Amino acid sequence: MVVVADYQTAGRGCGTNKWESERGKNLLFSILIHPVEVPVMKQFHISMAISMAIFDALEQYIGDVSIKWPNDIYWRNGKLGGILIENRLQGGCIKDCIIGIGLNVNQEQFFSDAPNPVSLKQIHAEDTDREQLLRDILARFEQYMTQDVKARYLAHLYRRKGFHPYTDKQGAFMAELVDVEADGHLLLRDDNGTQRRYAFKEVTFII
Ligand SMILES: O=C(O)CCCC[C@@H]1SC[C@@H]2NC(=O)N[C@@H]21
Repeated sequence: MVVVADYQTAGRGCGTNKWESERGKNLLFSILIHPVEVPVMKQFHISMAISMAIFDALEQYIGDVSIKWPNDIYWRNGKLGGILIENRLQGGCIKDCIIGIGLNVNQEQFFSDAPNPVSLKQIHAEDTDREQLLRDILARFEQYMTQDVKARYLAHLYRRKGFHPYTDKQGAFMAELVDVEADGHLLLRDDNGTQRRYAFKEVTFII
């Protein structure tokens, strides 16, 4: 099931964040799936599949798109979209999974305190057909759910190559991206050669 909203009065982002979206301008949708075939320990597959579906769909319009671990869609250093995934587990399976997606499509100005929003319209100066984009993402998502998508996902990660600044509870450091594990942990290698492993929210990209 897919639920699409033209406007949200209480759009939610990750954690306690709100999701800003001007009426009738963007893509706001949630997909309900019952991925009982995806083992809980490999649940990040769902995130990789939807991220790659969005990546491919956007790349038809613009270049320089990347996926910022774990759930953001970036254009250069700006946030073009966000993904919020909520799972309900039962008996070692993912019984229900709601994937909420917000993509900045035709909005030209942003007013919230989000640090770095950007829209397709701001990038390529044209309005994009939101229905077409949605259809495209859904078709690709269905395909990616049945494929091993990890190599592609890694190849298109934001900051895939080189050392970049991050911060964790111990402070700021420079690191390079090593891998993303099946359950979603991020592996970084710092400039001392030490490998660091993070769950969601345990590390922040300094941008
Ligand atoms: O913080 C993020 O990056 C995730 C944003 C997710 C926004 C989408 S819009 C559709 C669905 N409904 C919501 O309230 N949030 C998600």
